[in-house]
Amino acid sequence: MHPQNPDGSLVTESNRREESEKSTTNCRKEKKSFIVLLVSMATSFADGGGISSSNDIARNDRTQSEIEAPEIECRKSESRALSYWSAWQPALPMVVALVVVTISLVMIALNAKKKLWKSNVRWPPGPRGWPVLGCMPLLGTCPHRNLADLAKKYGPLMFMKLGSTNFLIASSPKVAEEFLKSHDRVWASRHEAASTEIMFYGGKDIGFAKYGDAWRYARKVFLRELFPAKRFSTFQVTRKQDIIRGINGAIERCCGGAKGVRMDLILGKIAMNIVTRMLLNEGKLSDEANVMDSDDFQKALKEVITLAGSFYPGDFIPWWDKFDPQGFKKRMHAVFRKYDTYIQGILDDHKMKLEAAQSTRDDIVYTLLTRPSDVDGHSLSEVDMKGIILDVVLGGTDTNSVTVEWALSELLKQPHILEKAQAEMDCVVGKERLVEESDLPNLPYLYAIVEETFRLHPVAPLLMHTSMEDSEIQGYRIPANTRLFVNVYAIHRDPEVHDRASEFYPERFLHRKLDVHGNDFALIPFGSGRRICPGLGFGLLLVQYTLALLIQTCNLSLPAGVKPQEIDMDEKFGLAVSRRNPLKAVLVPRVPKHLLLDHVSF
Ligand code: HEM
Repeated sequence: MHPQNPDGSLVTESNRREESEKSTTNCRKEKKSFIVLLVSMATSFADGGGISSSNDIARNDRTQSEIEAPEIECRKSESRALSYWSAWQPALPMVVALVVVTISLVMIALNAKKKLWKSNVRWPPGPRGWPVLGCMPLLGTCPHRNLADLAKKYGPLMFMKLGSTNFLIASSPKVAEEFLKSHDRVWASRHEAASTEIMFYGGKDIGFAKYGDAWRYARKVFLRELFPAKRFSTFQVTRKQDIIRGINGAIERCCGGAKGVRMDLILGKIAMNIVTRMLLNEGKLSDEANVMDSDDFQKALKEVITLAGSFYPGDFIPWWDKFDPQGFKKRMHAVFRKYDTYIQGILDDHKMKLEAAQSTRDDIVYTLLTRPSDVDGHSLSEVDMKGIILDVVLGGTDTNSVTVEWALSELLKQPHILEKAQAEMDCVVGKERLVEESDLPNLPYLYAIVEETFRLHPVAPLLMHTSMEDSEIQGYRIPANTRLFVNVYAIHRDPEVHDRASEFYPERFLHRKLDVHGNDFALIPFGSGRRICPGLGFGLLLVQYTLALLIQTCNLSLPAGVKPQEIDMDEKFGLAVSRRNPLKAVLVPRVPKHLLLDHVSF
């Protein structure tokens, strides 16, 4: 079958060519008229006119001349447009070239300004480092102490290179305030480090997250939904039971002898049980909770705390990672796999129980698993949830038990302070009932002891931040991506900031009110600014209440033959800086037995 023309004749090759030429010419004509129309629209707008739509015209009663007028006008503006166009056409390349040159000049100027700024970067004074390692050998096993000593020589704002990374160290309240308050947003990010990538869900959990939307969202959930004031009161009764059970256990283990018990184990167990209950809401600690209580899980956590607190050279020297001579990365991977399996187990168990019981609970894991997405579509992934669970376990256990252990060490070293605290307790609460959380505001001397412990023994003596932008601090130009240590230890022990700075002297806080909420830079055990500890309220309460119950219910003393002055205060650096040698104490009840016997020991 041959194709036919509309008049029935056969389509020949010349027909086809004619047709295609016609359509090309039509197309060109259409294009031209379209361009002319566009230009005429532009010029008529430029002339202050506009194009009237056919509807506008129909709306009016029009005479023939009125109808023709816009058409004539339109033709006129068309020809005007063509004449503008032909006048401007030769100048167009010039205009384009001018725009390109202007943009390039602006960019060159901006770049030059940046380069000039960078070439004017001036670092504060600091020690000179070794090739490759930089100042890493100067940090030693207690970096906060060694950095505090170096600050005495180089000043409160010090610079040093660790490996190939630039570090600033802030060691006075004024300098710390400039970073954490005046330039709070610039310095709100965390160090990007190989160790955190491996062990903290790719740096996705709150504590190790980079500053940004994901961190903001997780932190909002943490503060508003997981740790609202209501949750504190829900677990008040079980919290008290957990502490008394722990104390009972210690008394039983001492069983009237004079050998003493290891307080780190007793306090660690108390803290872990309190946190477990908040996470899992178990009246009686169940299989799920036993997972967290198991020796393996505890060991895995201890390993995380030790590794995270160690200085891993791969975080500062890029090529170190490839060789890993100490086998750090291997250990990190191994411990991550271990606790991730536990945390996954906890989530899975909880999901199964929820499905079976079809009931609502008010523990943290339940809240995480059942919270709906936000209206803007934001929600938490399973990895986010695991990161948050780890944050609660790490943040809520060691920080608390380590601080209470330091407080007891100081009280046993200076028994007259312990006696004074017990006298206050007897006067305010007596011995006929146990101290309640509601009594805490009426125990100012106890609070002064807690503040003084935070001052001398901050569990996180180095706050670690990174700058996200260039900034100017104390007149020094500091480029983005500089790392910062705020040396809380140095600030808390600075004799220019605190009288009798190296002495444990709680009375100072009876006369001089300082708060630990990040407003007084002379005392910042929880940090300050955007990254301040979100568990501050809970942590402060746990430390105060655990210490209050211990002081009220027990006579505490040192094992036979150990003198107060023999208690060492050596530290072990880690995620929470603890005693190097665990404290041993003898616990004997000092309240009627029935008050303690209401709570079975664990
Ligand atoms: C004695 C108790 C505690 C002390 C002394 C303490 C101290 C700190 C410090 C110094 C920081 C770092 C702040 C900074 O980088 O500027 C921090 C961060 C953090 N703490 Fe605590 N903490 C305590 C208890 C808790 C508790 C009970 C929890 C949770 C239940 C918790 C969860 C966290 C989290 C998630 C972060 C990371 C925050 C972020 O990076 O945005 N802490 N804590």
